[in-house]
Amino acid sequence: MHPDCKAICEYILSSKEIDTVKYSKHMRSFGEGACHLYADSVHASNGCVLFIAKTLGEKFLWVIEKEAGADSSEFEGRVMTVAGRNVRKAPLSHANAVVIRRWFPFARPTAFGREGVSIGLGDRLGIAGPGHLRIIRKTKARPVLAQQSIRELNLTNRTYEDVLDSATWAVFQEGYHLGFGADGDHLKTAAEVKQALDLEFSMITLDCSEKIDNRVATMTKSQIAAAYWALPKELRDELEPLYLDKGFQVGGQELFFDSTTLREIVLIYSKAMDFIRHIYFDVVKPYNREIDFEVSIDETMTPTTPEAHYFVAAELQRHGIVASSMAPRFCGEFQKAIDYIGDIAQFKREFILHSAIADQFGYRLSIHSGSDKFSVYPIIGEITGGRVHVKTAGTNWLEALKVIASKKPALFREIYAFALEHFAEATVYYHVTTDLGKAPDATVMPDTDLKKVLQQADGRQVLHITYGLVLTAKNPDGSYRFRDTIYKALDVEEEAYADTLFLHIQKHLLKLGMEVFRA
Ligand SMILES: O=C(O)[C@@H](O)[C@@H](O)[C@H](O)C(=O)CO
Repeated sequence: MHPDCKAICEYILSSKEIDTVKYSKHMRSFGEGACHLYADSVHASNGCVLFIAKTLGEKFLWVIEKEAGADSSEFEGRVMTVAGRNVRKAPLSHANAVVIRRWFPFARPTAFGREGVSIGLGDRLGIAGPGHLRIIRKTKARPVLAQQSIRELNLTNRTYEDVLDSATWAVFQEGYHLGFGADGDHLKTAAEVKQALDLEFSMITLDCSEKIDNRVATMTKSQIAAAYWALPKELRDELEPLYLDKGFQVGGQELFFDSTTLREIVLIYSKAMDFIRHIYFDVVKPYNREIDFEVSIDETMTPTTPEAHYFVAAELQRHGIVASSMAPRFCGEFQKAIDYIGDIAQFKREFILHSAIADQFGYRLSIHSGSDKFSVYPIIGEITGGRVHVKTAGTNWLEALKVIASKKPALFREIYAFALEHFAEATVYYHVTTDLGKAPDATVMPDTDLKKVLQQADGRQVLHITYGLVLTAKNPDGSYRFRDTIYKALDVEEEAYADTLFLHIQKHLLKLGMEVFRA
């Protein structure tokens, strides 16, 4: 064992009240500085003391069998002896994360329900957790740390096991005991939903986009009428007495369903409603535990009208489906990595109505592609009164690149050149209106200006949506072209990365109107 690690173990063994051991810094170095203890990671369970330390550049979980009869053999890893005690040096592996979740309930995902502010912090690299938690714990927001869509998993070659394990290690390292969520984001099939729930994910975001029939937008009135009459008679007979020529009061306004409105909505959403019912009753309910069920109708070609939102909400309620949140598509554009595009006054007018519908039916609105939408955050915070879920993802990838731009400029230049070259391939997955002609030319910039690429909308989007191509690019010999170097650089700069995330997510929360506590 490295003498510095021995020094940490001896120090931990000599501390009487480990729960009160507090340091001003997140990492504390020992001996010659080859070993660093994550100060908030010290925990006790089953007669053992556990903590995370970085030894010669690599993080391990250390498990000291402190009390008589203590047994750490559930963990995989090599056993050594310090001061007559068994000490296990355990890798941060999936098997060990499973044991941590068994020993420590706070390391398991938890559902957040229909109240309060929660924030999705989709972490494409799996190393943003500590920075996210350091700001989250200073607010009343609850973090959905493990949040990835199947699209993101496929683009980064990651698994849900890995996504959840990263969150587990982050809460353990940071000593965050207030609960985190795990969101199987944008799931489109029963098999995907089961995959996430089998791993004890606490939230399902059911993406109904493939069941929403947008053809109506391009049909004539008579085509719409013909398509409507072709629907099963039982369906029409069921819905018409409920909605046809009826008005519903929401937020001081009336939503009226004349025949045109009802026909269009039924044609657009009836398959989606069947799909939601199937997934909820046949897949989600049988797990018989608290699960946040989010209905996502946002990835469509046209904004969700208030009438359509009301119809979906009323149908969910009629069928006994309890959604914790719903993501309509709002007017304007929520493109990745940049601020809101659109008429802010119109957004506010319509958002008031969407929010009133959500309030009336008891769920929270969910704001997708919520990263960096600073101009509408104050409206979202004010109108929802702090009952909202906001999803961010990928903005932490850009913060990672910001760190790389300042610490490893040559690497940043290579990544940016690659991203520009492969940008078109990435637009298959994401809708953006990037103008490559406006993206900054890094070749003429001094190193000290490279961060400006990340301050310009087109440059941000180029780097944002190409994350999968960058992270999976290979050299001719089969090794990763950037992936390992990116992880290495961010590992060395982990405190700088945590600091930049702290500030960036703090900005999001402040714009939402949240209080950030000082202590
Ligand atoms: O990129 C993805 O696939 C996801 O992160 C998003 O679509 C996600 O639902 C989101 O909106 C996060 O901002």
